[in-house]
Amino acid sequence: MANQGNSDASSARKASITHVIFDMDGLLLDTEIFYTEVQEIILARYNKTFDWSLKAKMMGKKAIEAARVFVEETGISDSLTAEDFLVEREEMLQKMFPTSDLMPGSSRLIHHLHANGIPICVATGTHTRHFDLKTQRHGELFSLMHHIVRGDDPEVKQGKPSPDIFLAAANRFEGGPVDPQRILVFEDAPSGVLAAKNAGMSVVMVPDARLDSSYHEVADQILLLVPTTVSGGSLGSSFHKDLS
Ligand SMILES: O=P(O)(O)OC[C@H](O)CO
Ligand SMILES: [Mg+2]
Repeated sequence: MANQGNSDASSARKASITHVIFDMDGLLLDTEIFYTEVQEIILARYNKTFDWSLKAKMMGKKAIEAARVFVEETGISDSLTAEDFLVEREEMLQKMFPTSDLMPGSSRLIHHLHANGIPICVATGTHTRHFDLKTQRHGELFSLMHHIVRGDDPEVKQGKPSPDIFLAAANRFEGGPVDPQRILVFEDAPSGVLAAKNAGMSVVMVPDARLDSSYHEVADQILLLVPTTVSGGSLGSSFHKDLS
């Protein structure tokens, strides 16, 4: 997979990048912590712990797809169905989402690209109702996006790692469809990185430090968040590991 990714990246590098697509949860917004917290709470009831190997398999996916992974991988599907899991976590998530913070550096990067006339958009697996809650405090930033594709969009038949959402995003740029080789995607999730590569695009992965580094191999470049304070970090030019 790594070779395939690097080979794609080599051909992608021959074409100039002209457009950028951003993932949202865990990339622009610090929302993955909410999912982690509620999943820890639910699993504690079954005397089980939530860990990052399971998190890695869930993040970035559509809600029902991630829910199926959760109940099956933890072995609780006889007690809790994927559908009931979604109902149970919903009340907690709805209180958390309006408090969503931006990830470090995301506002600066978006404003920089927008000010320089680079067409940018969002492709998020989250559905519209949750999207509205998460972005309540960030309307100005998201207004800079040319368009936003959400997980419940009719063109998104399958969630990440299917390329559907990134291809839909490429189609909607002005003068689209844009050649995938000219698109750079920013992603935090293994499923999202795979989706972008499956769409033929180049990907910068910004992984959580707790994610196993084997998931870095598919991405064209890794940007690591280096903490600058106890609670925060900075997404800056000095924090990268080029895999090419
Ligand atoms: O990472 P996103 O923005 O595609 O969102 C996916 C889910 O909502 C959260 O993992
Ligand atoms: Mg994400």
